[in-house]
Amino acid sequence: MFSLFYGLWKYIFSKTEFHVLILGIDKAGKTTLLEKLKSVHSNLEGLPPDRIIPTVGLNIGRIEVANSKLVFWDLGGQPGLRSIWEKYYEEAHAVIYVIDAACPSRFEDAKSALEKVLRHDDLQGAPLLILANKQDLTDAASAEELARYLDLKKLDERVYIFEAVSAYDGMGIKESVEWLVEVMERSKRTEMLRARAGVTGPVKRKWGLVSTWRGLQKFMSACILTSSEQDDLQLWLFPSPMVAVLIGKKDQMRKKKCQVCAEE
Ligand SMILES: Nc1nc2c(ncn2[C@@H]2O[C@H](COP(=O)(O)OP(=O)(O)OP(=O)(O)O)[C@@H](O)[C@H]2O)c(=O)[nH]1
Ligand SMILES: [Mg+2]
Repeated sequence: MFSLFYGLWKYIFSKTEFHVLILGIDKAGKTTLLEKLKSVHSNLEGLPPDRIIPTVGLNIGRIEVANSKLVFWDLGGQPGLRSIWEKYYEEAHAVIYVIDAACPSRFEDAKSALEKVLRHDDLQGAPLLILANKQDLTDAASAEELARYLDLKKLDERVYIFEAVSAYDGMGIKESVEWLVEVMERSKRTEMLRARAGVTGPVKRKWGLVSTWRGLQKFMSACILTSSEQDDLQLWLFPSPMVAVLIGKKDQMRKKKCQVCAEE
């Protein structure tokens, strides 16, 4: 009995975890962005910009958005450190690519590093969020100007967006993350990573499966079978939000399960 309700509780309230890589050349503002992400999306105070030093290893940040857990991997962007990026590609659900929009002299470097990222097989189909960072500075290029400048050819098949943000004042960050969650939930890349991890079934979207009566009925019919094997319990579903729990026989439960299946 306990296991049944615990299973149901876990099913409804557990969150899908996504791994998001934060890439970009050095001084683009990746770590400052990560700290801002933490303060915008959780109660945690991120590190203030004046305490952030150039990244040599890896910074990890976790936030929760709606029904999802996001784990960010922020890597160092100095030329000698970029060869490490690819070690994280295989497990990533999506990529955030940060560009210092106020520094045109480094656009070419940012562009060629991004093209290299996009060519890599291990990142096939990963949604891409390109951030034109440092919008608090008056001479920063807009998202459209940056898109025109980068003129990326390898984006045809990929879900992507350019967004103008400021890791200092938080402009555009919430919207960017919401977009990311939305596309990761639907992406083929997520399906592929889930299949590889041996997880079956669709990604839960907010109340997804259980939001309709049919979804609830399907889920509970699966529960009946599981619990009947263990606890000798029976669950009957009625066409209302109420669920009645009765003690009964296993074979009746199987019959009920078959009726549910036969309707499909
Ligand atoms: N004005 C302004 N400065 C920013 C912003 N984001 C980052 N910076 C500054 O840009 C510099 C580099 O920021 P970092 O976050 O360390 O850059 P990074 O991309 O993590 O650099 P690496 O770790 O070396 O790859 C720092 O001086 C930050 O304070 C922003 O939105 N606006
Ligand atoms: Mg950094």
